Amino acid sequence: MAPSSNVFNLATSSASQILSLESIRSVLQRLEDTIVFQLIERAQFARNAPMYYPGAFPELIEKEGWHASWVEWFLKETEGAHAKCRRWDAPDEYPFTKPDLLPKAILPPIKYPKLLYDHGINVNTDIYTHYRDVIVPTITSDDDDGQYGSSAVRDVETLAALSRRIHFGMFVSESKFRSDPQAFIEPIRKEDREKLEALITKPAVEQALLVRLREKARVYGQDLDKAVGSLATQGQGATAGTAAARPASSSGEKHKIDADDVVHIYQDFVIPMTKRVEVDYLIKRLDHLSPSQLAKIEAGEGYAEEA
Ligand SMILES: O=C(O)C(=O)C[C@]1(C(=O)O)C=C[C@@H](O)C=C1
Repeated sequence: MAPSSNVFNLATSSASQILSLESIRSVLQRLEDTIVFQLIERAQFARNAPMYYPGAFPELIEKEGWHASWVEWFLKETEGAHAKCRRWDAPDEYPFTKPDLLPKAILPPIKYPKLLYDHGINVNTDIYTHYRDVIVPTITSDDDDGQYGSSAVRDVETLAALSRRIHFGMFVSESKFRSDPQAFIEPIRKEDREKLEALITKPAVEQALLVRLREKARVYGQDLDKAVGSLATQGQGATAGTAAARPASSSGEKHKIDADDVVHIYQDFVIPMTKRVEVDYLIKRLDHLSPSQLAKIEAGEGYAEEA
């Protein structure tokens, strides 16, 4: 049977469908799967620290004139191909590469419904730094296995999934603003970020997410060869840092990734960054209302789209 149609289609759904908190949260939930799988993919390789040092690959300087790191070069190459397919025109996609280094789209632009104001928010520099300095060292062995191509492919995919997830915070805050705009007016006028953060924080949603995430990391990270005894790993010569060499958990099961690590990545970084993006977006929200929209909100009549 064909899967049911995806309500969250940015090009074909209406703004109200897209901005329903329920459909946004279902996308965030699906992105949990993507992120867990990508982290597992990256964790099978060693840290490969030189990939992140500017100038560590003389070939890149000689052949490509590229002085930044291997991973940043690979991001530029990948994101360049995706730019030609107009990926970065979509309101939920943000490149890590500076726009002036990316080519133009080949196809004419898609007309997206007006969902967000022109915000200019892009926190990918912070995502990249945290990924390189905290996430990669957490999920990999402190080794170098020379797998610079395979590791960079996983880095680019994991970074893109993290970025999409975190920038989705803007859809969340637009949705929350539209459903109760009056509550946001005063803290926005006072630029009270703490109050705004308190308004958008939903502890029960976060708790449920972390429980679900732990279970996903545990289940997706299972080594199912265990079911057929040790036959599958016999004679394969697992090296330090590979999934097969990851220490067994207290239950004796081997895992491709530690579920606690995945939970920490969300708890300490993904959720706080999403909230930062939500607040960054809200803080300028009133500047993008017309006088009549503002007057209606102040009169308790709610948010209305301009014709
Ligand atoms: O679902 C929401 O309401 C969100 O704002 C997203 C999110 C998250 O990052 O998952 C962030 C803040 C809330 O406390 C709950 C969850």
